[in-house]
Amino acid sequence: MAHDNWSLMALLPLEIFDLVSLWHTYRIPIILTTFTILIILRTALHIRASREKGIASLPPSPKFSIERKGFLGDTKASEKAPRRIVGGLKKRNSLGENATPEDQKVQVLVFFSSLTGTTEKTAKLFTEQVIKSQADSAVFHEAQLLDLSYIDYDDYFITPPKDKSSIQYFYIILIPTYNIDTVLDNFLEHLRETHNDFRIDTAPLARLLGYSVFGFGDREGWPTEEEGFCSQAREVDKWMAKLTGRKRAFPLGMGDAKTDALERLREWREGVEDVLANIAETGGLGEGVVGSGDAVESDVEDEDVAEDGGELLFEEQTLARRKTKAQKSGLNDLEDIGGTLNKSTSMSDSSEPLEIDFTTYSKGAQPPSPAITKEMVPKNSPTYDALTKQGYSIVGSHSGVKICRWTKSALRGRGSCYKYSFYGIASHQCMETTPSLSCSNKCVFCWRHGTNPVGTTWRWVIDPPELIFEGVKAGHYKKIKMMRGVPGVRAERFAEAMRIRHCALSLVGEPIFYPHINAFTAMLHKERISSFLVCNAQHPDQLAALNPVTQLYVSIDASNRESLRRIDRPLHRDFWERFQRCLDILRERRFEQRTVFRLTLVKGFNIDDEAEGYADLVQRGLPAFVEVKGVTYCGTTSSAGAGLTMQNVPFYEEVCAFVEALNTALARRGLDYGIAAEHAHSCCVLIASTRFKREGKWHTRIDYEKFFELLESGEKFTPEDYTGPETPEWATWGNGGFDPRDERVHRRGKNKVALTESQGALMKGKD
Ligand SMILES: Cc1cc2nc3c(=O)[nH]c(=O)nc-3n(C[C@H](O)[C@H](O)[C@H](O)COP(=O)(O)O)c2cc1C
Ligand code: SF4
Repeated sequence: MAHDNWSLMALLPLEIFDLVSLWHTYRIPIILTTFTILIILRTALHIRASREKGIASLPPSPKFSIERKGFLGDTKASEKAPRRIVGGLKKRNSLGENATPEDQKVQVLVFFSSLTGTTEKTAKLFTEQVIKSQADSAVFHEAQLLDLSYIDYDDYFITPPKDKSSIQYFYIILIPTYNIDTVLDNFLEHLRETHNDFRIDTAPLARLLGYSVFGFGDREGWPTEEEGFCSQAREVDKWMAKLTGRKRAFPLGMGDAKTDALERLREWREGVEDVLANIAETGGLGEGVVGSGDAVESDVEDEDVAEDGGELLFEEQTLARRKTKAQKSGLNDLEDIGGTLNKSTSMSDSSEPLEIDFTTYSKGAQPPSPAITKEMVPKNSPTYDALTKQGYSIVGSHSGVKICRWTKSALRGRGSCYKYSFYGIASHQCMETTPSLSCSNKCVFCWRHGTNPVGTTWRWVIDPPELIFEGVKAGHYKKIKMMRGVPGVRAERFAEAMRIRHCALSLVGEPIFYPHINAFTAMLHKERISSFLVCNAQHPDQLAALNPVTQLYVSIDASNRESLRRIDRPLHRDFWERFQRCLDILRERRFEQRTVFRLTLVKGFNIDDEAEGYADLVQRGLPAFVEVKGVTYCGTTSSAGAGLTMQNVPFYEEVCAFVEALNTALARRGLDYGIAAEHAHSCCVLIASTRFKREGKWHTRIDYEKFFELLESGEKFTPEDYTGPETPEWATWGNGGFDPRDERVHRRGKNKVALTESQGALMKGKD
């Protein structure tokens, strides 16, 4: 065979022979080089072709070609990849991870449905107004109006439109409700199916910037939500929350087409426009809405939130249940920290100012000097961390603000706290704050100790009242804004909540511990914010020096010395004397302002056989009102350490029985009191002096405007002068006290009457 090859080569011309031998020598490098050149050529041609294709699809406008620069890569990727519908709950900047608002544009789409034309007409006007308001912004494309009867739902409600651009969409949905078969049923069915379709992500619309829904209904035919008012708008809102991964940018609005729809729509539009302006400015929805900011809102007492068909509200529940590291590691009381600091400083620096026991400075004396430099709650302290994790906003170095569960409940149309039933305070317009996070008791039922500072003396930096006032308002409004995306928040209540009308100085701590408390309450009153101040009956001098507030409370946690020591665990050795002096002061001042005894009942501690003792205290202090409330249980290690369990939480029936016994004991002493009102929902009953009974009817409510007028007049006045209208029938004793206009929500699996907030969520609550 080898011989045959050689004879064949001998027949070939010389050049060919050279070539063949060259090939044999260099064939491997030649093959490799050719192959590499071919690959480079092919890649270059491919890139060129796809670039030409991309440019051909752009509109001619040079402006547009700049705006759409970023999406070319996306197009390629999406063309190559198999079609996949994605969503998810990833947090990202709403205008894209790396994009600035200038790179991308926002398209507002206004969807509507209308059978008899009302919604259509209104939607047209609405869209024009939105267009007008965005005319000067470079961020927005002109808003478009789309009729749900004519669009293909698949184009908009499986994923946001795919027009190969970098446009970000914001959906506005305006719809009526019909309890007969209409196109709206198809729409709702589509939303439901999309969410439940196992082939599609449960939140395929998560790429939307946000959405908001407004419903038109008819209160004449469907007076309440339970009876179907705007039921389909509520359904759409709920499904959109699921499909977008909770991107409700503004609360659901609702209006009665025959009466207030236009007014409600105007308010709602203003809110939505604010959100859109925020998007233009920051590229995001702001805090509180998933997809943008965080709603860091923790609240151990807030347990009623995981409702709405399983739609979670905040991460707060998780946060709340997570015990803070500080708590776990047995955080020191500030008293102890202060003690340690003082010991060390007294050894090292004799120029350190001495502690001032402000609680004993005499009337008219100057408050302690602000030269003391320690902060009560420094930013880097475990106390600060613990309090902020519990949902407090710390203002300055010793004040706090927090929104309570009732404020959240009222925003969602689910009822205000008992102060609405008794005194007419709307919880969504109430700010709960304290200018002193420090307290001089360690009450067994205080749900905050272990995290809040305690002390008998003020030895910290004193923040000016202006700083506290502005800070707590800002903190409160910020927390309210964070509720914007929460299911069920009512647009009109949200709008109302942006005006604080009441201040409960009753959070953790002792408000009159703050040396400038009078200046602080004066600021509240100047802005026509009424004030309820709760103190712990341990600071008689401060109580005597306190200027009138709208309603002045003292906590009466026990009826005798031993019981008070066991429950309040006061730091003052002369606690009982201080307590009694406070009652005397309240008696003296009972014709200057409304005075209240707050009794918190703890089973096994201060109920049994104590009605007579409490009656004696009432006889001594002669308060205008006695509020009796069952303790609420927080389940913290500290309350457990104090020997408290759920067994210490009285049933509402037990609270009622106690109130009746106390009422009888008061009558036996010839005192003119009676059981006026109740709020079974928060396990609270009100005994009132007959000074507040007129023509046989209780008048426990307050005329707030009159209170401010009287205060501004500079004249002397009495509580009777600002007594408000009659207590509503539903709030009076025997009628439960739940506002019939609100929706009553019971927690799953809980008994309606016996299990009140006191047992479900729970806390002591100065409130
Ligand atoms: C047959 C019928 C059923 C209705 N059902 C409800 C209802 O269940 N709940 C509600 O709040 N309004 C209901 N309405 C009131 C309409 O939602 C309201 O009039 C709305 O403004 C109509 O809008 P449109 O003119 O755009 O169709 C109903 C009206 C009609 C005529
Ligand atoms: S009074 Fe207290 S419980 Fe009621 S809304 Fe205000 S802070 Fe909340």
